[in-house]
Amino acid sequence: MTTPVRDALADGVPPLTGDVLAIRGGRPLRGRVDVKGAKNLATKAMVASLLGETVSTLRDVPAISDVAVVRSLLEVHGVRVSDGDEPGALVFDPSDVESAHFEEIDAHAGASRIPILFCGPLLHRLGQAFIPDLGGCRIGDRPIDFHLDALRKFGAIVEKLPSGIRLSTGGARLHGANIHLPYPSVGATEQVLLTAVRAEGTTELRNAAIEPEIMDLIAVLQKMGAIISYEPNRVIVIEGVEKLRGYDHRSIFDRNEAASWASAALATDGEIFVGGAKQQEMLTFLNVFRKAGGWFDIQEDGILFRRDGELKPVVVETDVHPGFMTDWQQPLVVALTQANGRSVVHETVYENRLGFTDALVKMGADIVVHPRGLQDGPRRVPRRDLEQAAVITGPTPLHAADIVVPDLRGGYSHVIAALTAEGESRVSGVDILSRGYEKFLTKLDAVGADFDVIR
Ligand SMILES: CC(=O)N[C@H]1[C@@H](OP(=O)(O)OP(=O)(O)OC[C@H]2O[C@@H](n3ccc(=O)[nH]c3=O)[C@H](O)[C@@H]2O)O[C@H](CO)[C@@H](O)[C@@H]1O
Ligand SMILES: C=C(OP(=O)(O)O)C(=O)O
Repeated sequence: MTTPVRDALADGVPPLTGDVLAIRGGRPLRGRVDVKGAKNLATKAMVASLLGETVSTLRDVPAISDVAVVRSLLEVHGVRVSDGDEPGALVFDPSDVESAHFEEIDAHAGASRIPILFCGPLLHRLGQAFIPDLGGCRIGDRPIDFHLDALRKFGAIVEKLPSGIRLSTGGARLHGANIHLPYPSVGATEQVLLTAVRAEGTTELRNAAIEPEIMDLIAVLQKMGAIISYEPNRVIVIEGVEKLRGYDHRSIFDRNEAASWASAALATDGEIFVGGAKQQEMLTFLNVFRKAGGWFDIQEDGILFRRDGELKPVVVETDVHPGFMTDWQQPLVVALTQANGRSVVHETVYENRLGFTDALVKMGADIVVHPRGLQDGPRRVPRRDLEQAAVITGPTPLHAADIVVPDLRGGYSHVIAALTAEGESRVSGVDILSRGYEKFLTKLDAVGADFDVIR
């Protein structure tokens, strides 16, 4: 059954499991979309509320499924979650955490990556934690060894179960630690922050990730009473305190969503104003966007994106902040299929994040993936063992195809490819997009995309 778009969009209905988008492409996307709080901050700030003795308020929380998963996990642990005093605000009351029963936790297995960040807060509050198997995008192995090594250094006892992990403090308070991460992992840095703030003594974290979302989490924790200093060369020092209070915080905007819509404007030769996007957190993206033939205008309340003539090839290396973020590359690759010449995207963060290009090739793109990366040429980022490279030769007209969404950003890029292609494509598995794109169908409609939802 084909549901008329307007009906399907009432209240920004997210795509449901089994929904297929019938997309008629070949026309520019034009209009305005607004981005709210970042998926990669909001979910972590929600976990931080567990550390406080009093109520926390988080503002600009995006209505995405990862937020729903974390909300449900907090509720399982006894946190009362309610609407705040403005749209998009959520209030977290952790006063009943100690008396909660969390037998239903297994039901949350495989839903998101955030459960691993419950370890420190739960160990501080309850002396024990059970963490179900993690979900998130399947873009490589995604081990959690840095997390578990760090937790052991704080004094936690870690037991791996056939599914999930059990942790305990063995009755003692967790203590500060000296931790050097083998790689500046975002999640492991957050793990250390969320654990060290209430550990006894000082923690020194070296080779920390310094993404803007991590800085925003540090701001949240400081509001709660934590003492955290950020020093040169990726060093973060945390002086543990006994108690923390709740916070009132407005989330940093979602720069990954903003970059996705910017690439959509580039790929379809359209013009999209992204309300809520800010320049500082997107400097690296904006440089690449401009080099690829994009034009942007930074305004008070957002950024306007469009093409500036012919698209040009670029060489991009994904990296940790302040490098070009890995979550930005997939939508950009779609635009690069329309650039005049040969682009190279080196994926250095994950070992399997170019699988989405298979569908683009099916649609007519000329993309060759080198699973072990390219050896030649001077590189800004040192090669990692897990590097892959995609060589994209354009411009190639894209044609319609039936495609299945593999993951969050790969899925977004498939939708954009279908909107760039001539003819009607069928894109299935689009419910994954609800993990990170709020009101996705409503926004597609707002920029003039021609599609139907088949439910
Ligand atoms: C919810 C969230 O915030 N997700 C973001 C977070 O993911 P996430 O926090 O999972 O990403 P990490 O920065 O931890 O991962 C980076 C690399 O480190 C490796 N690694 C990580 C932990 C570990 O214990 N062992 C290990 O080997 C990973 O396999 C990967 O190759 O940062 C990524 C990198 O900016 C983004 O793509 C994700 O959107
Ligand atoms: C990889 C991503 O998310 P997660 O870490 O939640 O899977 C992403 O947002 O692109």
